Amino acid sequence: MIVGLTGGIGSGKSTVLELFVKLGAIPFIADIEAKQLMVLNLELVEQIKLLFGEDAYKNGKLNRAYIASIVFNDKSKLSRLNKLVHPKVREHFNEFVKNNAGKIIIYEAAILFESGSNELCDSIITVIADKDIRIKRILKRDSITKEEIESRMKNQLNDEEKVLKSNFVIKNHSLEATKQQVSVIFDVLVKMNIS
Ligand SMILES: CC(C)(COP(=O)(O)OP(=O)(O)OC[C@H]1O[C@@H](n2cnc3c(N)ncnc32)[C@H](O)[C@@H]1O)[C@@H](O)C(=O)NCCC(=O)NCCS
Ligand SMILES: Nc1ncnc2c1ncn2[C@@H]1O[C@H](COP(=O)(O)OP(=O)(O)OP(=O)(O)O)[C@@H](O)[C@H]1O
Repeated sequence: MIVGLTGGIGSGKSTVLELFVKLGAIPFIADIEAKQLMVLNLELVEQIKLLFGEDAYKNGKLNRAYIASIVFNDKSKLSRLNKLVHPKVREHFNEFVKNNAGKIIIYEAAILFESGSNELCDSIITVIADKDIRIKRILKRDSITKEEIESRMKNQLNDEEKVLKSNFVIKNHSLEATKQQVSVIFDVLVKMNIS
């Protein structure tokens, strides 16, 4: 069973994912897979260099700050990057699913709907939190400015659109309430997976 887990930047996807994993779900984190493939898949590395130039890599590592400064201010470059990366993540995920048959797999992606990966999912959970709370959390967690956070937000669907397309919604304000919501949803998923 494939469960998509999404939410805007700083909503608490990773926090919620951890709670599901503690209950027995198997995680697939699209963002981590994408970043690994962007370094290890030689065909992809060449395509990224063609798109962004040699500065896309620094000492063999992905130059995230450089790429982010381009793509989050240029929709067409972001779309071209997505078209290179997402099919490769998809291939990797298909293998992952084969190796975890029968289990509850949680596919975490900030841009689940935007990338079309929602089509792979049997059920979808969206994590929401008020915009100012999300901004505060990210400012505390990352060395990134409010403007940079807002430019990422502009490239994502808003919460209302995501909620309409989801089977479950978790409002992640208090951690205690979030834990309870995760526990209730996990019980439902287990029942859905059995039937
Ligand atoms: C541009 C990159 C290098 C910036 O890396 P960086 O570590 O600075 O930021 P990070 O990945 O944590 O993203 C920050 C936030 O931006 C948003 N974001 C990331 N990728 C995208 C995207 N393709 N479209 C819209 N929003 C995005 C997410 O909310 C994310 O939480 C990186 O985001 C990237 O490689 N993106 C393209 C691959 C991709 O689509 N990954 C997302 C899951 S498949
Ligand atoms: N309910 C909560 N109460 C307090 N802090 C929280 C709560 N949920 C998440 N956080 C904190 O807020 C920050 C963002 O949460 P998290 O990393 O889970 O979000 P995310 O949606 O995965 O973010 P991103 O899209 O940037 O990857 C983290 O530092 C996390 O510890």
